[in-house]
Amino acid sequence: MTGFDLSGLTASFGGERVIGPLSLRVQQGEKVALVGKSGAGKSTLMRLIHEQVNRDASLVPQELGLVNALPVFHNVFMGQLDRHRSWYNTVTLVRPFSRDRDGVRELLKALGMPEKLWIPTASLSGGQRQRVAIARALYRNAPLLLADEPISALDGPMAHQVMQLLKEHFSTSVFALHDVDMALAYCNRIVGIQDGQIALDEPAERLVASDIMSLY
Ligand SMILES: Nc1ncnc2c1ncn2[C@@H]1O[C@H](COP(=O)(O)OP(=O)(O)OP(=O)(O)O)[C@@H](O)[C@H]1O
Repeated sequence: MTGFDLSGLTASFGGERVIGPLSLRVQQGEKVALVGKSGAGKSTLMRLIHEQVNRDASLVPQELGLVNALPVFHNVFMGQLDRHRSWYNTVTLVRPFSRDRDGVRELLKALGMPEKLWIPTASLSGGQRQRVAIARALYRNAPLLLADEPISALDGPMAHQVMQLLKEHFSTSVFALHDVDMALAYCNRIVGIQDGQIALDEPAERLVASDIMSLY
């Protein structure tokens, strides 16, 4: 499965509805940007989608979900943890296989940090940590990417490099993005979230930044 067709999506916290009910259909090949002001419900919607598609998705959560005590290699390798038998994962913890070392190093090279392969994740900067979570999603290599603010800690050139990499790597993607210009540049469909509902759903080519700013 590379796209999805979900309906009846709802989420509440403390009895207060924060999402839906809403439906979202994403077809193979679409690159969707979820946009909207802080607290609109983008991350919650992303979590609901992930719950439904789970193993078919490469996920970059906003809070990254890295294990600080482990080196970068092992955090990236976790993208494929459920694809191997437990003996393989146990051996990898102590002495990684060369093909996995090479695969992870290549991804880190594409993300501009190959020298960090064996560095403890705790000692990285915010932008480097974000790139480790991106490398983990790339290493998982699932047919669908779900990425919640994947470039929020990156400088301009690196943000473009990462968006280009993700665009080339995953044919179908859903991003939550605060940067409206990046959404228009790298996505072909813009879905605006307002108070937990879809308030805008248009092809990116039909929109300019000011159309989206009305959501804010
Ligand atoms: N664990 C939680 N407990 C209680 N309320 C929550 C929780 N997670 C989210 N919310 C609430 O749900 C609403 C939507 O939050 P969500 O994080 O999905 O928004 P968002 O659009 O992703 O925001 P941001 O752009 O700041 O990441 C907000 O009102 C938020 O306070």
